[in-house]
Amino acid sequence: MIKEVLIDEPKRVARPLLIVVAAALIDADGRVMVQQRPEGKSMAGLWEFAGGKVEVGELPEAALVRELREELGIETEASCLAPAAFASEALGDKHLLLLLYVLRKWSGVPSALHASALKWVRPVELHALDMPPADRPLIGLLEALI
Ligand SMILES: Nc1nc2c([nH]c(=O)n2[C@@H]2O[C@H](COP(=O)(O)OP(=O)(O)OP(=O)(O)O)[C@@H](O)[C@H]2O)c(=O)[nH]1
Repeated sequence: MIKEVLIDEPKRVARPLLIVVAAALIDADGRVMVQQRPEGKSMAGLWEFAGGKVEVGELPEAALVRELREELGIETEASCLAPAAFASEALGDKHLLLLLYVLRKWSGVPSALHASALKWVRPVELHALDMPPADRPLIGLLEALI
């Protein structure tokens, strides 16, 4: 019975959940923007989607609008963020829930305000990039959407 399965389930999340929101910016040519994690941070040098942690009391989309302003200097609205895919992955002593949105409409020109570099790539080229483990399963999902 479902009730028994729930009660006996020993694999409840034992680690704190880390909820991270990220955006795949898509340009008019269908290219995707990724940014490179800077030296001094965990996973330095890896390519990831712009975004960051959802703060306590913050809505995910509001967190992402804030992160995109802070990291890229662009403005967008929650209504422009299309939910695309998610990843669920252990990350150190936490469990990462990474919510990926697709974004096609923003104002301003993205700049690497926090990252060491930005680049625009074809979705298929993402497979060849060094990305965090949580991002790998998102690549195929993104390819299907763009
Ligand atoms: N923004 C972003 N974060 C990702 C991706 N994939 C992934 O595993 N992460 C992880 O999710 C967390 C994002 O939080 P963050 O950007 O605020 O954290 P950080 O490590 O850069 O900075 P911090 O020093 O403020 O903790 C990081 O642990 C990062 O490694 C991704 O595609 N985009």
